[in-house]
Amino acid sequence: MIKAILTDIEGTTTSLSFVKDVLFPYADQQMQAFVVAHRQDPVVAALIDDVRLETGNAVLSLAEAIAQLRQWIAEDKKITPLKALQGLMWEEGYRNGDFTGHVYEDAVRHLLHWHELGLKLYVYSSGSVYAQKLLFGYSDAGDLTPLFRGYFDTAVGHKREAKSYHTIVAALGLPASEILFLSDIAEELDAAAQAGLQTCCLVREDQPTDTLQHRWVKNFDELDVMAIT
Ligand SMILES: CSCCC(=O)C(=O)COP(=O)(O)O
Ligand SMILES: [Mg+2]
Repeated sequence: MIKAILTDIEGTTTSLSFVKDVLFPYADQQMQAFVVAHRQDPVVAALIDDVRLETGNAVLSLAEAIAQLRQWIAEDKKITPLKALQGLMWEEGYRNGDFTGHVYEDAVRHLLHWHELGLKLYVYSSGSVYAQKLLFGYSDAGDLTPLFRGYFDTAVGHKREAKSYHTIVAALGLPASEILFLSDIAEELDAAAQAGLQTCCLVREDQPTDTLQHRWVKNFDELDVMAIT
C-alpha cells in the first residue's frame, strides 16, 4: 500500500515549456546583472566559488563564471550552484508577478486529493529546494506548499543514481516499497526502482513507451494510487 508519493516537477507536475521557455530564459537574461550586483553577498560568492570548483579552475574570473553559468543553462545542466543561483533569480520574477508556477490542473486536483487521503507528499527535483518552494508557492493555483511534507534536490545526489533514492527513503522513514516515485524520465525511474521504490512514468508529451520498464500514465487522472500494492 502506498503511503508516500515523491514527485518530480518538470514534465511531471509542470510543463517542460514553462521551465524551458519561461524560467530558463529569465535566469539567462538576469544572470549577468544579478551576479555582478550580488557578488559580495556571501551566498552568491560561495556559489561562484562552487562554479570554480565544478570547472576545476580556481582562478576563473567573475565574467568567465557568468559565461560558464549561461552555457550550463543552454545545455540544461543540472549543476548544483547553477540551480541554486536560478532559484535566487526566479524569486524576483515570482514576487514581481512576471510569471506564476505552472502546475497541470490534473496534478493540482490529485495532489489535493492525495493530501486529503493522508498520503505524505514530497518533491524531488533537480531545481533547488528554494526554487521548488517558489514554484509551488506562487503556482497558477495559488500556494500549494502546505500540501508537501518535504523537498529534495541534488544535495541528496543526482536523480539518475540509486543512492539518492536510498538517502530519501532513509529520510522518509518508510519502507521503499510504500513510496511511489513519479517522473517523466526513464533513467530516474530506473534508479528509483533499483532502490526499491514503486514507479510511474508521466508521458505527457509524445514520448515512446514501448521500451519503458515502468507503469505509465498520460496524466494524474489515469493514476490509481490505491491499486498499487
Ligand atoms: C523547481 S525549479 C524548475 C525546474 C528546474 O530547474 C529543473 O532543472 C527541472 O528538473 P526536474 O528534476 O524537475 O525535471
Ligand atoms: Mg522531469
